[in-house]
Amino acid sequence: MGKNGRVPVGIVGASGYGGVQLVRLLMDHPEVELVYLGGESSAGKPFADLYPHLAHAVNLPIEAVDSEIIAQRCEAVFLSLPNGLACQITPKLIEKGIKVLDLSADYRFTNLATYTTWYGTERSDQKVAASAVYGLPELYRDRIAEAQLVGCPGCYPTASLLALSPLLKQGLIMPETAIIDAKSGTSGGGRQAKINMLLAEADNSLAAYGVARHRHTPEIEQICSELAGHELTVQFTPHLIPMVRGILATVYATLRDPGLVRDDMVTIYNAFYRNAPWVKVCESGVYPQTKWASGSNLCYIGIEVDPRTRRVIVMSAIDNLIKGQAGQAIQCLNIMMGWDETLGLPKLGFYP
Ligand SMILES: NC(=O)C1=CN([C@@H]2O[C@H](COP(=O)(O)OP(=O)(O)OC[C@H]3O[C@@H](n4cnc5c(N)ncnc54)[C@H](OP(=O)(O)O)[C@@H]3O)[C@@H](O)[C@H]2O)C=CC1
Ligand SMILES: CC(=O)N[C@@H](CCC(=O)OP(=O)(O)O)C(=O)O
Repeated sequence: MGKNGRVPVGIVGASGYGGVQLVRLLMDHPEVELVYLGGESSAGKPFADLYPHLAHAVNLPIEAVDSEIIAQRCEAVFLSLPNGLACQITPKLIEKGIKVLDLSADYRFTNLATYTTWYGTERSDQKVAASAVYGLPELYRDRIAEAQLVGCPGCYPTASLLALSPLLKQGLIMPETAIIDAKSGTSGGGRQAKINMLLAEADNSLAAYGVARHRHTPEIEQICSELAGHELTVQFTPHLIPMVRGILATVYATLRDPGLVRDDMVTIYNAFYRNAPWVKVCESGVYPQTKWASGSNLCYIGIEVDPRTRRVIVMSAIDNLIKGQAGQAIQCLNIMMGWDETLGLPKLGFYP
């Protein structure tokens, strides 16, 4: 236990977009004390040198990553690192009894061969990876509550799976017809210099990327297959859109029952998410906007049915940095610690 009976936690990768969201949210979390920030190129600097507007609230240095120090100081740690790094320190942290929440893709896959195919890294931590739970609370709350290691979902999978889950779990669609068309703001690419993220490149333009080969495809397929009860392929196309925060995933699939109308679907979604405080199903005929979710941990879902094509169309809007990343990881920590799932998380976005 830390000061005032609070749980001491750390963040590795504190200088990045995920890291700084975690810092911001955890500083206000009533059960947590932030005691450790780790990084690589930023190590040795005060956190406030990187984010001067938070100097009044955060008085911690960024330190070089050392699993011994993390284990001495922390009960739980968030790893917000590029893919392929968390798997290098997580086994040591797990061995020392620390709760680990990994925001990268390293612990999202039940089959590490799939990870290696899509991410190109060979892994030797099969045993630890097998103990990881996929951190989507709306589907796996009970498993997360028992977990020591949580592999938090990618931002696109979060938006896509929250849209698709009721349809697949209740067998309402022909699963192989599912198509996901998703758009993300540029913060989804992290806080690194990349040519396609320059204002001059990304502004006033909209383009698909990773078509038919984005690495979130196998992650979405893994969970969809589990929900459908058999192996499934899903068509997923991401787009980069000239805004900073937010994802809108629009999902199309053919309904099995041509008699289902929009109001039926809204009733079904409301029932499915009745115990999910972070999912808001829009009223019939209302379609969500990314700016509604911006700054909050909410996922807004809107539903339409086209009787001509027999397709259901589900729109899911999140803030990629909150429900798609840092907020969802804190939601998982809350569940792992037995706290209220909503603790320390923003219920209201920035808009208007
Ligand atoms: N951005 C998003 O919308 C989402 C991202 N994710 C995933 O979350 C993870 C973090 O993403 P994001 O915050 O965008 O990334 P950023 O690029 O913004 O930040 C990466 C962080 O990793 C640190 N880092 C890099 N290499 C090392 C190293 N060898 N040792 C220690 N620290 C290191 C950097 O620290 P330093 O500056 O000190 O070098 C930096 O703090 C990624 O795996 C990403 O895929 C998941 C969901 C959504
Ligand atoms: C706009 C943009 O570049 N988005 C990122 C998604 C980031 C993310 O959530 O990916 P992981 O957590 O799986 O790394 C991308 O398409 O790679």
